[in-house]
Amino acid sequence: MSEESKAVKNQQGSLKAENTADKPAASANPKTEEPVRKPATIVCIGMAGSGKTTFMQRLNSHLHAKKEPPYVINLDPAVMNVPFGCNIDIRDSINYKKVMETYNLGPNGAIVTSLNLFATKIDQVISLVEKRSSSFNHCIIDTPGQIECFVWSASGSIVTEAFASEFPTVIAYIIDTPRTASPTTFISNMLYACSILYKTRLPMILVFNKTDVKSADFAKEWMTDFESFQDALQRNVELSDENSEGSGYMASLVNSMSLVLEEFYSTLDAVSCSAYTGAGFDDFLKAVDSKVEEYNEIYLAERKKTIEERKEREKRKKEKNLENLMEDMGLEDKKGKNEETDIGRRERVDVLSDLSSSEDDEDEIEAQIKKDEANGYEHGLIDLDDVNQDEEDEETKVSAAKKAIEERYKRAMAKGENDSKFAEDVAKYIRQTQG
Ligand SMILES: Nc1nc2c(ncn2[C@@H]2O[C@H](COP(=O)(O)OP(=O)(O)OP(=O)(O)O)[C@@H](O)[C@H]2O)c(=O)[nH]1
Repeated sequence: MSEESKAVKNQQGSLKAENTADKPAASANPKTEEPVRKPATIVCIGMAGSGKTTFMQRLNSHLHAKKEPPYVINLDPAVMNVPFGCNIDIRDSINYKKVMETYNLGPNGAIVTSLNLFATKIDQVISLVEKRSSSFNHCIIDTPGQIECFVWSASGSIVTEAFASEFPTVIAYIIDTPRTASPTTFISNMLYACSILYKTRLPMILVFNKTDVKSADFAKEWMTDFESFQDALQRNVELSDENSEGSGYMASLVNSMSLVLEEFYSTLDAVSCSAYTGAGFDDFLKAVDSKVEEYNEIYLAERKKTIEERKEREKRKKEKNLENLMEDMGLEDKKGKNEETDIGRRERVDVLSDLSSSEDDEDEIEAQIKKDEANGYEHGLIDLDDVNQDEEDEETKVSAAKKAIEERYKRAMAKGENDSKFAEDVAKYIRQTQG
């Protein structure tokens, strides 16, 4: 870990100590049975250059000024300079340049791989945050500028899922307001935000940043008044020539999209702020509080349901695996096996009766037997009664063996469930989502 980062840690440690002294602890008081207050996690996501890092820096200093220092995490492995003190920095654990060299990757591949490597340790990250959770109200997380590296990678989902299952988690989608002023870029941005909302299934706040350059009033109006958006689109069409973005096909697409997105806007909070001037940050914190409530009321219940369903699915899958294992080991139901053998036997009998129908063939077989015996091979007749007796004995042995294996398998699953489940889930998830 760099000296700078150590110094920041010490500084933040003392700040936290101060903070803890004059603030009530967040954990539940067993006597009063107050609910446990958990710090809100804010994950900052946004297109490259939208101002995530500057926003994080401003939010950090804003919260420090309010004497509520946050817990800060940087998940951008490729960033050269982080202009704020971090409690956890992915760069302390993973050297992005080394990942590029070692795995012969390009910049984006290396970001995804670094995040994947980091995601394997997410349980440690969560336990570190949990340990300190009584001393802060907000945990803020910066993500890589290449939005898809985080949002659409397995590790991005693992990280957000891990936080969301422990803390009320909110997505802050940072938008570069001046670059969203045209109806088409506005709709593209909204569609991206929509896809993130459906991917993460977490409450989202739209943060119109850089309002010192351009006010976000136009965007808020477009989100609430469909006609004003249509007017803007119409103006855009009139100003544009045939081949531009405002031409026929694009205009009608954008129009339909805006209708589709109406429902989506209603689920969002939109705030305007400037990471430069610090304007709008109190509004942002209010929006976070309201989203935390929403998380507790709606998302938490849904998450619990999803977790229960997933557990049930896993249980069924395990039972199925157990059955498959038994089959693979030749310990499947005797009934099924007999049916299969019967089918096999019938077919063989048919073939034999075909053979025996011809006298020439019988002669040929006899000649073959004699020849084989002369060469030292022994032909024996199979007594079917013996076979049946053998099968019955085998059946008893098989059912005893099956029971023993089933027991052992269940015991092993129950034992291994707790210690290896997380690593197993992470590995499985990465394998599944990355094909
Ligand atoms: N005028 C103005 N500029 C801003 C504001 N916030 C950020 N910027 C500028 O926008 C540019 C990008 O800011 P960053 O914070 O690096 O953006 P980012 O989203 O973290 O960038 P990546 O992580 O590289 O994708 C920088 O030049 C910032 O100075 C703001 O509120 N107002």
